Amino acid sequence: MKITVVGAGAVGATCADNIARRELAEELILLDIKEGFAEGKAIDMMQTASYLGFDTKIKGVTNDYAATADSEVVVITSGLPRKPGMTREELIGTNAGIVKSVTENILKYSPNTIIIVVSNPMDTMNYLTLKTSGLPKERILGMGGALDSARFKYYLSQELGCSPADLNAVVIGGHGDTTMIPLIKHATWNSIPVTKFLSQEQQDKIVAATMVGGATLTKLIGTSAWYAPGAGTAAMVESIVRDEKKLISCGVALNGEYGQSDISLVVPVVLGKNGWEKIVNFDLSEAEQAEFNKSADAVRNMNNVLEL
Ligand SMILES: NC(=O)C1=CN([C@@H]2O[C@H](COP(=O)(O)OP(=O)(O)OC[C@H]3O[C@@H](n4cnc5c(N)ncnc54)[C@H](O)[C@@H]3O)[C@@H](O)[C@H]2O)C=CC1
Ligand SMILES: O=C([O-])CC(=O)C(=O)O
Repeated sequence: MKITVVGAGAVGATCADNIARRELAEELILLDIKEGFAEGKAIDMMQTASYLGFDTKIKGVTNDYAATADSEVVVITSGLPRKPGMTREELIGTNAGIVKSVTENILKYSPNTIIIVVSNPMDTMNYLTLKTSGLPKERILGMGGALDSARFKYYLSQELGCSPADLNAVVIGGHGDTTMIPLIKHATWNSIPVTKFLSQEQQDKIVAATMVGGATLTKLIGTSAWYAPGAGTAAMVESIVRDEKKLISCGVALNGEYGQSDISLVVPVVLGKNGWEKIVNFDLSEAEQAEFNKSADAVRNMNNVLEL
């Protein structure tokens, strides 16, 4: 198994670290445009192998796409992160060009790969990849729901005083401060609806905190988060390469599902060796479907900015 991570910055390096620790690949290529940067990070990670006991061979390269040839999965994290006070959408001007050129270069050497897009604004960057790569839609996934669902579980666990591992909680919609939809009415604590234990005020607080989870961390850190984004992306990679069939919220092309078409939005999908294998329908309430449609309108407005 060969995996490539493009972008050796905060998220890309953390994702690579998670992939190596779990030995999801024999060969892991880390690629960055900044001279020597990916090489340095790869050597640093390889020097943890004797302590962590992994066998994955990590190699860093500067813009050398030939080294990525025949990758089965490629994660794209290249691009600018936001600064405090910015929205993810404001990154579109720079990141669209980066994601498009990276995708073209990757496909020259791995024409049948599975691509996971992390760069923001993720919903629109994933749509761009869907429109320009020519890959089957099942082989293109956006990472956002995996992270937002983990944040949702974190905030629920804080309020309930429970382990996040005992929670089932899902975020759908867009990966934006105002477009994500934490489905609190569907969330359970070991099969019991969480709403049974939480006042309306607590529920509203958890949903609001989840939606601005990324902005909160950006304000605290000065740039956006990387530990949970790296771990969430690696969980998607793991379900694909081990064919685990995990149900994870991902950005995928909708073709009538959830009432939307010609758009990438976050919905629960089964992840296996062929990419996303099935979209699972949630039977949304009327109010939830209205929120989903509103998120779709906002994401579509961003998509319209792209020069396709
Ligand atoms: N979808 C999600 O849930 C999340 C998305 N993000 C997004 O991921 C992206 C990366 O974030 P960070 O790692 O924190 O940023 P970073 O600045 O630490 O790393 C980005 C890396 O991309 C590299 N790069 C830029 N242009 C490139 C190109 N053409 N080819 C190869 N490499 C290139 C840069 O040299 C840099 O090392 C941002 O757009 C951020 O908004 C971050 C967290 C979560
Ligand atoms: O907040 C950001 O800009 C980065 C991101 O997508 C997240 O951490 O959710």
